[in-house]
Amino acid sequence: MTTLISKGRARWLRDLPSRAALALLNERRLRLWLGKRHEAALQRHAPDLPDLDPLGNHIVETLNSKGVCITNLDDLRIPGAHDVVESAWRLSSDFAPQARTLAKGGQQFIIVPPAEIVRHPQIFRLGLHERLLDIVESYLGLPAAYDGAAINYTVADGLEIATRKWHRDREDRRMLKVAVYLHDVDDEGGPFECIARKDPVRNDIDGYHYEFGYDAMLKQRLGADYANDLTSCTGRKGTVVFCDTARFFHRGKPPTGRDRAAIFYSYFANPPRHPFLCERSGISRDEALGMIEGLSFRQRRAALWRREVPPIMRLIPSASV
Ligand SMILES: O=C(O)CCC(=O)C(=O)O
Ligand SMILES: [Fe+2]
Repeated sequence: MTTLISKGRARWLRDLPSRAALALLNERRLRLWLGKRHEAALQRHAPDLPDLDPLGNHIVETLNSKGVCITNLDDLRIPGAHDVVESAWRLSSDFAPQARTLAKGGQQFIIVPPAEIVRHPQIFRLGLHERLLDIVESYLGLPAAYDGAAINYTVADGLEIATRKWHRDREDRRMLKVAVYLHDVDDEGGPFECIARKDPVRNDIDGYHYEFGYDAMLKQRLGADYANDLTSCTGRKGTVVFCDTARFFHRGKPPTGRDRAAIFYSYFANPPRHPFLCERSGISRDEALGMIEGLSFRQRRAALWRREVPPIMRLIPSASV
């Protein structure tokens, strides 16, 4: 009990600078100015956006209209992607007993140790494939920043905790998570879910404040019939879900039937509005640097996005996950 309280206190203290920074960036004049600067950056970059093929266009259009688009690795035709799924699947299977012990011990958010991804850099590098960067850049309207990969492991205990509660991610105004399923995921297997309704608050006019979404709050904010726009992303192994997790409420449905393992790739604009709420994968900056050798300038720039964060913002330590 005492350990829990002191852990909570340590976390509260650690997150103090990032909470203060978010409050400052939400200050009315500053947030309106930042909003205008962002609009100008979008306009400046518009002529340089990449050309997409028909599937890329379909993904970006669906994201714009619904916030979520489900596709698969075969259609995306990314070389080496199936091998990545196989190695990530093996890692998550080996990790399963430990994940169940952690869940029993009360840990709410469980990922395969990031060191395993560092040992299998092809998992990380897949997220930097030019085809994905094209889609991300077209959707965001700005060069993409890549926040790495995490293999989320969700134990089938049915609990509504952590990312299994409805929420919006805090990194930026818009962002993309790309989930790749490592096995078939059915309705009892914790599918990723998203509500395709625009949240009327949290923007450059009203500011950015974050909280979990409960039924009454979602009804009030999104409309009493919000459940009609709920997409539950069940799918086979190799299913790929693109979702703007910053603009749309989403969650992993609490699994009851079987555990769920999926890779989550994470992207936002370079630089993002809230750099101190990024770096969620547990992979260190040095480790990321070690995994991008030989990649193109654009891919390296996406992975090394922190270099484009204004120096003063770089001083703010990242909030705990
Ligand atoms: O595990 C899930 O399905 C949800 C994960 C999530 O909310 C996120 O990565 O932002
Ligand atoms: Fe999320």
